[in-house]
Amino acid sequence: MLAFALHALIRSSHRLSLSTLHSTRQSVSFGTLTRNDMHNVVFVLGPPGSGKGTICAKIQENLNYVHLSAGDLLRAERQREGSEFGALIESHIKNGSIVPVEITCSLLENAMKACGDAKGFLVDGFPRNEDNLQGWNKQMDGKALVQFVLFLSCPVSICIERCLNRGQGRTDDNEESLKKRVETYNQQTFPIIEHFEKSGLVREVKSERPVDVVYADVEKVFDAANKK
Ligand SMILES: Nc1ncnc2c1ncn2[C@@H]1O[C@H](COP(=O)(O)OP(=O)(O)O)[C@@H](O)[C@H]1O
Ligand SMILES: Nc1ccn([C@H]2C[C@H](O)[C@@H](COP(=O)(O)OP(=O)(O)O)O2)c(=O)n1
Ligand SMILES: [Mg+2]
Repeated sequence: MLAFALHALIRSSHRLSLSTLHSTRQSVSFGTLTRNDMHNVVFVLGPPGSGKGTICAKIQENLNYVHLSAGDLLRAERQREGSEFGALIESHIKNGSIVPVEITCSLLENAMKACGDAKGFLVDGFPRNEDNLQGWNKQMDGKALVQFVLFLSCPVSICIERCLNRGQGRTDDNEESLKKRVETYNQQTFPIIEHFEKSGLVREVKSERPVDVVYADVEKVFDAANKK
């Protein structure tokens, strides 16, 4: 029954990728500081299972960006001895809903501070909704420069199969949680991608192809962005 419901949702979730984007890059800076004083950030967005973590690991290995997965940071906080947010985080993760930005953004900022002056940060799986976006703008104003948004677009049917076969023992890689996570992506995250598209900041790469093919296109995106 659940599988049927999930596939019914897939058929309805047509809004998964943007048309090819022809846009000039506009850097969105927060505050008046120069680039050198601010963390250089690339947001990495896409449906669950689109390959964000996999591609970010390859970018980190080859292009000297530091990979910060919001999901990984939240899972670590969930496990942290004495964390007051463990149960809250677990309920959101299982429910496929989004943790309040005050928690997630602080984890991200602390991680960036701990890395010192990295060339740039891949902020994977963030901002996932309007609360994330507003909270980032408020907390990171003057501290971060968003270079661009890497959007990995992928048919949800492929994404779901990948998550079900991911084998990482996650509490949210099951049909019930995935149904909710896909709903969250369609209703809350895709509008954030469209928001950044309006500023010409989105770089879409289709990620249903083999990893190396996807990464080759991603590398071209970073080369172009770092030439400007
Ligand atoms: N291009 C690809 N082709 C086939 N499998 C992939 C590809 N990219 C990622 N995967 C696999 O799909 C699963 C989800 O990838 P992951 O990087 O965790 O996605 P996300 O972080 O977007 O949820 C992992 O098991 C990963 O090995
Ligand atoms: N900005 C974020 C990122 C993740 N979360 C929570 C809710 C998400 O479904 C889970 C898992 O996120 P994660 O990015 O690890 O998931 P995928 O890699 O896309 O499969 O964490 C969040 O609440 N806020
Ligand atoms: Mg991931």
